[in-house]
Order: sequence, then C-alpha cells, then structure tokens
Amino acid sequence: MSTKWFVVVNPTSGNGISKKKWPKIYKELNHQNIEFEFAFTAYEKHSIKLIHQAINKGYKKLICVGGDGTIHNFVNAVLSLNSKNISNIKIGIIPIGTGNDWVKTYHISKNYKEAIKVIKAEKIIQQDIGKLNIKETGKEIYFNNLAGIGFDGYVVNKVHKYKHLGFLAYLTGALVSLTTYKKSNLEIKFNKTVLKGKALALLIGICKYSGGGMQLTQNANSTDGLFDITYVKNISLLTLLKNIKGLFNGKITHLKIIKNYKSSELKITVLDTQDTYIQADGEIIGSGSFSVSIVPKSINFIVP
Ligand SMILES: Nc1ncnc2c1ncn2[C@@H]1O[C@H](COP(=O)(O)OP(=O)(O)OP(=O)(O)O)[C@@H](O)[C@H]1O
Repeated sequence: MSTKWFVVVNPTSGNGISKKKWPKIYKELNHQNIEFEFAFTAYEKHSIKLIHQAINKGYKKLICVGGDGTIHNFVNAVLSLNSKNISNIKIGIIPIGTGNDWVKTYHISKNYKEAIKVIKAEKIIQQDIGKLNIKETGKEIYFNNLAGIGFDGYVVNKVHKYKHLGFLAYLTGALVSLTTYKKSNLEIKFNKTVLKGKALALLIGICKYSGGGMQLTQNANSTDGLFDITYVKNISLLTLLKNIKGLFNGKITHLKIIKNYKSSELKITVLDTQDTYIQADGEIIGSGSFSVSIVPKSINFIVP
C-alpha cells in the first residue's frame, strides 16, 4: 500500500487554467511536503482509467485537480470498482473548474495553497452518493452533487458554448434556452407520490450548489441519506428574470410553482418519444427513463 498521494490533473478544466496553474500547484505540493505521483488526463473520462490504475497499484489517497466533471469521474472510478476496500480511499480536491459547484458546499477554497492545506489535514466527510440507472442502456452512473432531467439537461448540453463566461455560463445557458425548450411528459414516482404530466425540470440534489453557484434545492444535506428534490412544472422567462437573485440565494425554491420533496429513491419515466437529456454533476450522461437511489456515506472526501 502506498502512503503517497496520486494526483490527476484535467488540463482542460476551467478553460485550460488547470494546465497553466499546474507548475505552481506542483511546487506548492512539494513545499507542503506532500509526497505524490501525478498524471494528466489525455481525453474525456481518462481520469477513470488513471484512478483504477492508481488504486490497483495500492494508492489510497487521491487528489483531483479540475472541476465538477473531474470530481464526478473520480467518484465513478472509485465506486465502479465495487470493492470492499473503497472505504480506505480518500479524495482531496484542488478546484479548478468553470462552475466549481461541489466545493462550495464545503467551503473548499479556490486558492490552491489553501486547498492543499486542507488536503494535508486529511479531515474526512463520508458523503452520500446518488446511483442512477438508465433504463434503455442499463448504464449505471454515480453522482456526488446533483442530477437532473428536462430543462436542466438541455441547458448543460448547451453550456459548453458559454464556458468562456465562467460561472455565468450556466445562467446564460438557462436564459437563452427557456424559450426554445420543449417540455417532456414525465412520470415521477417516489415514496407514495406520483407526479405526472408535462414538466420543465426535475432536480435531484445531494449538495447545495449547481449551475455556477445556484441553490436550486431546499435544505440540501449531503449526509442525511436523502435526495433533495425540486420539481418545476413550468416557469416563465419573466418570473425567472424577476427571481435571478433567488436562483443564487435559494429563495427561488420557495415560489409556489416550485415543489420540494425528499426521498432516498425515485423512478422517472419519460412518457413521450422526444430525447430528454439527463445530466449528472454537469455532465450529460444519457436520456430517457431512469431510476435513482442513494448510497449513504459511500465516498470519503477531504474537507476543511
Ligand atoms: N484531456 C482531456 N481532453 C478533453 N476533455 C477532457 C480531458 N480530460 C478530462 N476531460 C473532460 O473535461 C470535462 C470537463 O471537466 P471539468 O468539469 O473538470 O471542468 P469544467 O467543465 O471547466 O468545470 P465545471 O464542471 O466545474 O464547470 C469532463 O467531462 C472530462 O471528462
């Protein structure tokens, strides 16, 4: 077993800032006496392979240099191993992304020197993770922040065009998309509730922030074994514009037209034939009907 850290750097995250900042991060890791090996990802999802190789070599301590998509890939790499030993694995984050939403819940600093200090202290939180199963393909995906179907997926699909706008990329994507998005006919079942009909979006949250700092679920708690669910049948562009502040401070979830629920499991059926995209942690993972369940306290993240 290695006591060294294994660092994976996504050089494309944060519009390429990761690559530019790496020499400084490398120096600081050494300066803070962190013993490590590192690798750059060379293509999408490469981090999954790199993490599997590192774990097979005996690494237990992992560092992610990247944004929400890279953290998402780390989580999928660890949980797809289905090994009993994953309880020994720790993930630390040096956040360099566009949205950087997951780190906001835990107040992990975007200053790499501060983020490395946090990693060095190795304080752990065992966080709940969502397990999502797409019906048509049988694909299994894990998510650590928030998943959504409908408008949410549609926006994520468009957002790459606006990534140069930084955290405003998601807001811009949402405003531009609201008038063109065609609502899907969904059936959403959880506990004893059934929501059926045309709906704009369903958000299934674990942590607090998404879409570049927005708070779209109420009372999110990352360790309570429950998803924080937001269901939006419809919202007009005017209402959205009037409530832009509410998107970021969470007050939007108090509007009457927005429903909030909690559950540890959901089943979502798309009742019409149009492609309805599913996003998980800001990554498009597929489309159509799916089920989700929570895997309580299944990943060890290093937090302040
Ligand atoms: N070498 C690479 N070339 C192209 N894509 C890559 C490479 N390495 C990783 N990726 C992909 O880059 C995507 C985006 O990464 P990430 O989410 O970390 O950055 P971001 O989009 O800038 O940040 P955020 O998600 O916080 O907005 C991920 O889907 C990942 O699979």
